[in-house]
Amino acid sequence: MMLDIEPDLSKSLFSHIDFTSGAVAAVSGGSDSTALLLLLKHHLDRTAPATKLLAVTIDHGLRPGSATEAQGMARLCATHAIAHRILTWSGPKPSTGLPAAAREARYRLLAEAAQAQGIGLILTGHTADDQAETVLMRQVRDESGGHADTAGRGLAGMAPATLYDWRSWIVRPLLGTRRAALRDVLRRQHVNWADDPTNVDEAFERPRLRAALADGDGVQRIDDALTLAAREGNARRQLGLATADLIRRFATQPAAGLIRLDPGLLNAGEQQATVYALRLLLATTGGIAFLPDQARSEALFGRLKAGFLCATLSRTVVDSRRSGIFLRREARGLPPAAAVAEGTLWDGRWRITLNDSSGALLIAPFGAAAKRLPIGEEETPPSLMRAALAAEPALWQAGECLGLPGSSRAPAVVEARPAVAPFARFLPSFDLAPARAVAGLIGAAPLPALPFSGHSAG
Ligand SMILES: Nc1ncnc2c1ncn2[C@@H]1O[C@H](COP(=O)(O)OP(=O)(O)OP(=O)(O)O)[C@@H](O)[C@H]1O
Repeated sequence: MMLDIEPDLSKSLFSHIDFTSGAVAAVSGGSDSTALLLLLKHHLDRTAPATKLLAVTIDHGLRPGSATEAQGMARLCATHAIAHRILTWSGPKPSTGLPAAAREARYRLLAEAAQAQGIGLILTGHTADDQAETVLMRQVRDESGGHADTAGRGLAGMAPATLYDWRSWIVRPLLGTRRAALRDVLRRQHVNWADDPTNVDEAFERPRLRAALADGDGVQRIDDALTLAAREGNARRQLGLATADLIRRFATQPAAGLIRLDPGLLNAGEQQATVYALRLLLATTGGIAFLPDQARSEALFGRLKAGFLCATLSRTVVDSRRSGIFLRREARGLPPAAAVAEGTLWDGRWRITLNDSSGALLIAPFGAAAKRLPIGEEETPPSLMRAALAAEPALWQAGECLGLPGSSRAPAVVEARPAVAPFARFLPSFDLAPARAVAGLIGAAPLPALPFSGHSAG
């Protein structure tokens, strides 16, 4: 079925995106993602008809009728000759935090579907309305003192692209397009869409805000929120560039699990960038997805400037002494010994891949075994190197320590790559520069290139 869509609209939405490896379109059946899919199909048919396009609907199984809605999407796709899959969330459903768990499952299933087809790109239908709502909700939370640390970060809203699991790009081409315009496109094509009842249930914050924005000065508030998001997005990119520069100039990794900061860092740049660098490196060293609290990080920065110290924040021991400022994972709360399993994010810090499943290998911290390892003649204090190594993962077989994955005695079937903990799951494109700097520092896998033409490798 041919669509009668203004070529300029789909061109402006998609022509900057690199579709070489194909695309998964995440389609819920609502108006936004239905419009996304049809506009995208139109664009690809005209510009690159051989592109692999797969529409995927996740059936969360949370509402009666969700399976029927997914079937409706399947029929629409069949009409337009678009490959479509329905994936069901079958895992256990938590009793609290259900929306977050559903979202986590949704992205996991979408990324698995993409990867199974060799596709590195997932497109979602988030619109300018979603963006404005996100920014306004965060603003309310900031003002009520909930998340002081989102200043300059959270108000940027959703990024145009987010790297999921360090491997699949989630791209949001409709972030600058109003929902009403998309619905007009669908109406002109006589295409129906499903309305999710939770979107109008005013027991929830977002539907309440949506209703409030529908009248009076709503249009102005949305425009203002979008302007704010654009400005904050730029500010965050600039902060990221300055932070990446500091990390490259002042941070090294003298030994496994040990980061050294040259004390020159403390007086090198704007305090905001230095504190952001500290927060990223603390979260990375501690293996924590969330950055440490802004106020506590600023206090740590102040104390570091004032003199030597040993403190713990974000599961990271910060040891400032004459020979430098050293960061290492604290010894408490390390994962217990466990069988090596494919895809584990060990302690939030190491991504484990396994090409064999004999089950005979265990992964556990070096612990006391670190004491027996020879430490070379280095400038770095040996006690610090041993303490850092004790918290690193080692492979064990029949009670014997085989060393770090990748070392000469360890079996080659197991691979471990350091992960940049705060960005291991979601890396918004705003933060590419600092993520790349930290990845380079700790030897994480290189980032895949941004899927936008005219951009080089991330
Ligand atoms: N059940 C689903 N199946 C496939 N894609 C979906 C599904 N639900 C949402 N999406 C995708 O996510 C986009 C945003 O949907 P929605 O606003 O409902 O999700 P959200 O939870 O607010 O977003 P986020 O996933 O960023 O938290 C949709 O346009 C669509 O691309």
